[in-house]
Amino acid sequence: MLPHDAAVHVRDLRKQYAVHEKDPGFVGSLRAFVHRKTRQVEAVRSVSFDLAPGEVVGFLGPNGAGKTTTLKMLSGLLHPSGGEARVLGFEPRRRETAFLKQITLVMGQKQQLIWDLPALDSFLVNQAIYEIPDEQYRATMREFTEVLGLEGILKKQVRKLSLGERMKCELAAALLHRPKILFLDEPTIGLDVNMQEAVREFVRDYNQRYGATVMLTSHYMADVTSLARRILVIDQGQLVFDGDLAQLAEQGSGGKTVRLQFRQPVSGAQLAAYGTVVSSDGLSAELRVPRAEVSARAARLLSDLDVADLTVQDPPIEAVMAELFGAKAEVPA
Ligand SMILES: Nc1ncnc2c1ncn2[C@@H]1O[C@H](COP(=O)(O)OP(=O)(O)OP(=O)(O)O)[C@@H](O)[C@H]1O
Repeated sequence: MLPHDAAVHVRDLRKQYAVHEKDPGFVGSLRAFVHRKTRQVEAVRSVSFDLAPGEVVGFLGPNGAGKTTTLKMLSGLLHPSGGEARVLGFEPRRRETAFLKQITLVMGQKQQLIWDLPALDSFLVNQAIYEIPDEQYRATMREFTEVLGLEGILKKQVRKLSLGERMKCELAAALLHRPKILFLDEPTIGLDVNMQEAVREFVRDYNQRYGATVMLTSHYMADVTSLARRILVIDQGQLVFDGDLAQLAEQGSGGKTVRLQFRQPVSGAQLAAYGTVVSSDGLSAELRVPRAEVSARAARLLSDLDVADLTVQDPPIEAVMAELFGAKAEVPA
């Protein structure tokens, strides 16, 4: 992809934070006052990728990997320490009006709605800020109200909304100007399963309707697997994977999962000859089998045992991430 064809073009992007360090206590404060100790944190080191217009990309990595820092640089909230970032041809750090009108950054942990007023008032503020024509505003509101089920909550004080209701309003407010690029940082954090699905459905619908490019971080793998085909993985500030979900699953050494149903009960001990037994209850079982051995072992299982059903699956993406990053991944089930 040529740089000017890309919706997002990133080359050798870097960000260092200067962190002031101080020993604990009063003496530590005094010492820091006289002699300031500064350490450089390399939050993003030489990251490069391109996103095509309309692409939905999952951006994964363990805590502190550099995801939020990257998204903030792409939205123009942080100045890079080096390298190049172009979003729709704009340099984000300049925060030109034409750029800001075409992007949005949604951070699940932060809110932009005015706490003491109904969400509708915040929407009107955004209409004014983004100079959205009345007709477009009304059409977008009609559409978002329907897709997100906003009926009945728009006139309530934001402080009185549930977390899920508020998040729906946050999304509507952030997308009211119909941005072409969506940077979504943990948009479903803390939401219950139904509400997570509602948010996913909204993002999917918006992407299809407007051909928007979406870059999404989430600790809920279901967000990523249901929305994105391409995955970028960042670890300690460096991009360690860029490819599709299936390829990411290949990175794990855990092999494939073979699920079996039997017509006659089969013991776990019998199954151990065919792979690592993950679970077994007589009539059904789950085995972990090395990738290269899958066809041969499946053939043996089918010929040796009375198998009613056999399926082969990649391990869940949570398992791959946990294997790649260990405890750092902190991926909830
Ligand atoms: N304002 C800051 N000043 C100093 N260091 C920072 C600052 N913001 C982030 N960092 C550090 O930069 C690194 C990357 O942080 P970042 O927030 O980008 O990670 P992340 O991948 O979004 O993590 P998480 O999944 O936990 O939100 C971390 O080591 C973090 O401690």
